[in-house]
Amino acid sequence: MTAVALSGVGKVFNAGRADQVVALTGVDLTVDSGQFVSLIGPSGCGKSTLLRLVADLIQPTSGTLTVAGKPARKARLDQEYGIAFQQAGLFEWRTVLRNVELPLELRGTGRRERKRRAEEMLELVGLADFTGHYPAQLSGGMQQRVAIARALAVHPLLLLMDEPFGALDEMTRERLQDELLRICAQTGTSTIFVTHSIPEAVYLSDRVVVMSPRPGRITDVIEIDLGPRSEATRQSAGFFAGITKVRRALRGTPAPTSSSPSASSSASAEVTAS
Ligand SMILES: Nc1ncnc2c1ncn2[C@@H]1O[C@H](COP(=O)(O)OP(=O)(O)OP(=O)(O)O)[C@@H](O)[C@H]1O
Repeated sequence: MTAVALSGVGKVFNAGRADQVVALTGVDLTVDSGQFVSLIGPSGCGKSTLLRLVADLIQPTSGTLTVAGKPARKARLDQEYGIAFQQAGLFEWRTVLRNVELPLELRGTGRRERKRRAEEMLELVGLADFTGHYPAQLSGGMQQRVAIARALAVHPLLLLMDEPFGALDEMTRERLQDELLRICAQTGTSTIFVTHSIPEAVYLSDRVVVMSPRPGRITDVIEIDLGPRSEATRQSAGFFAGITKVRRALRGTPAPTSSSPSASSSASAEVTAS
C-alpha cells in the first residue's frame, strides 16, 4: 500500500509578490507502507516545506498529494499521521503522560484507553518510569523521546519528523535512531524524516531522497539495502558505500560505473524520483 504519493507537486510562497519564493517544483515521490524515507539537501531546498505539505499544514500550488490514498486534508482530519519536530514542543505544565495523551484527548479517546495507550508508548521509548515527571525535569533526549511517543500514540500510519535529533549529542542520537527503527518496525509505521546528517539518513532509511538548492527538486533517490541495523552496520562497508553515494548525489556527481569511467565529470546528472 502507498502511504504517501506526490505527483508534480510545487509550492510558491507569496505568489505574484515581490517577495515570491519558488520553494518546490515538480516533486514526484511515493512512500510505500512501512518504508523509511529521509529527505536530505542544502539549507533552504524545501525539505521542511515538503514535510509541511504532506502534513497539510500548508497547501501545494500545483500537483497532487495523497496520504493513505486520501487528500492530505482528509488524512489530517482522520489523524493518519504523527509529527515530531526538532523542538520537542512539549507542554511544560503537563506531565509526560498527559503530554503523550494529548493527541488522543483531541481525538476524543476515553480516559482509560488514553492512559493505556500513552503508557504503552512511553514503555516503547523507555520512559515508563517518568510518566509523572514534567518536561523540565527531563534531558533533551528524553524530551525528544516523549515527543516521539506522543507522535506515535494515535498509531499513525505515517510519522513525519523534521530534524528531531538535530540538537542531541552523538551517542544519544545513535541510541534514539535505533529506538526509532525498532518502534517503526513494531508499529509498521511509514516515516518521512528530514535530516542534515548523511550517516543518519543512510543508517535509518530504505531510501534517501536527495534535493537540489532552490527551487527545490528531487535530484536523486538512493536505495539503501543494509538489512536489519545493528552496531556492526555503522562499521560496515555497505554503510560507508551508502554514505559515499549520498555525498556524491548531494554534490551532483554520480558514482562512477565500469561502463562510464568519466561519469564523475558530469556535474548535472539528474535522476527522477519515482
Ligand atoms: N512561510 C513562508 N513564507 C515564505 N517563504 C517561505 C516560507 N516557508 C519557507 N519559505 C522559503 O522556502 C524555501 C524552503 O524553505 P524550507 O524551510 O522548506 O527549507 P529547508 O530545506 O527545510 O531548510 P533548512 O535545511 O535550512 O531547514 C526557503 O527559501 C524559505 O525561505
